[in-house]
Amino acid sequence: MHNVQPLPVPAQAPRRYAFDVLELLVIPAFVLDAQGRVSMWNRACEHLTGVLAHEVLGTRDAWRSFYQHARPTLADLVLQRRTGEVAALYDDHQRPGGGDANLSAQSWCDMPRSGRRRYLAADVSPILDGDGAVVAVVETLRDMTAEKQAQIALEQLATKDGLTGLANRRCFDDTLHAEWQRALRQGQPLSLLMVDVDNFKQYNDAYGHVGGDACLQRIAGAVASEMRTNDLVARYGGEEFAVILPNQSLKGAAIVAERIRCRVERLQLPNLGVGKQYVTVSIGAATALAAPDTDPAHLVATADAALYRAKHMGRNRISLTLEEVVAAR
Ligand SMILES: Nc1nc2c(ncn2[C@@H]2O[C@H](COP(=O)(O)OP(=O)(O)OP(=O)(O)O)[C@@H](O)[C@H]2O)c(=O)[nH]1
Repeated sequence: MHNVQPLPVPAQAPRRYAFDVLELLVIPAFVLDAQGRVSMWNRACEHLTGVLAHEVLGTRDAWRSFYQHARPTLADLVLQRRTGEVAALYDDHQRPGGGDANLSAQSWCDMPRSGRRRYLAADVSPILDGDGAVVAVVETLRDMTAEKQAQIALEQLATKDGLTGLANRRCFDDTLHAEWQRALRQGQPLSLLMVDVDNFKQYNDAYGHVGGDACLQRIAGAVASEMRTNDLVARYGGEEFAVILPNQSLKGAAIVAERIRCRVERLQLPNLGVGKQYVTVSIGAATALAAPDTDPAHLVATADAALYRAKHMGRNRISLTLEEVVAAR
């Protein structure tokens, strides 16, 4: 009997075999070698990005297929041990398995070649040699656009008012609470406007509920058009709107309130229910300096009281709290 010697296997063979498998994968994937050069770019990745393998192989330009401006891919971050930057570059990230080796992250990508905007989930795993040194990293990609869009639509449903498209009451409550905390941290004033449509019952009686709804939509648009980026306008309920004005003094709040009042008046929506009048709004304004162990309910009550005064004084006017409110403990 003679000894049967196994055929010598070239050192590169297992990796070559793994690359062949990745090539055939229906999941988009690419591999960077230890120097950060693209050493595999599969068909599915070509299909996703519109960039062909021969255009990127051997280059350090994988990022160009996914982004308009220079930045590392997730594979680059892992290879260059810059994973601390992942939070700044991606919307979300996780470490599957909890260890340091694998990294997953998700973000919107405006892919230059295909011109498509896709929400991509990237998963990166390093390939180690026998000594534990990284010889390559594999990045696989999942197109999560449909799931992300569904999530955004759900979130919008949860925070938007169906009729006007403004923030809903729940969103208002959450935002007011968050702004209250911020005002407390920064020692800045927080202003609130309560905006109520005048004689709206008569409007509904004259134009019907559908006509009333259309009127509310026009008013919502008018109020929203007066807002700055950090302001929030919400439908507080029925024919009442609430406006949160962060870092705004009572004087500034009064200016915004008067602008809103004029803007609605200028819509010149006739209210046949009230003689020859146009639709108008009354506005109550209040400003608070947040204090520890307080909540913003006092600010809402103060703005509401000011609104009541504006109605009482004849409507189509603004009313301010007489002095800035320091919330009681
Ligand atoms: N069309 C429509 N009407 C609504 C909606 N929500 C509340 N309303 C109506 O708004 C009217 C509010 O009436 P009131 O609270 O008496 O107030 P008002 O007539 O505006 O009187 P003042 O506020 O005192 O000027 C009621 O007739 C409600 O039915 C809505 O979503 N759509």
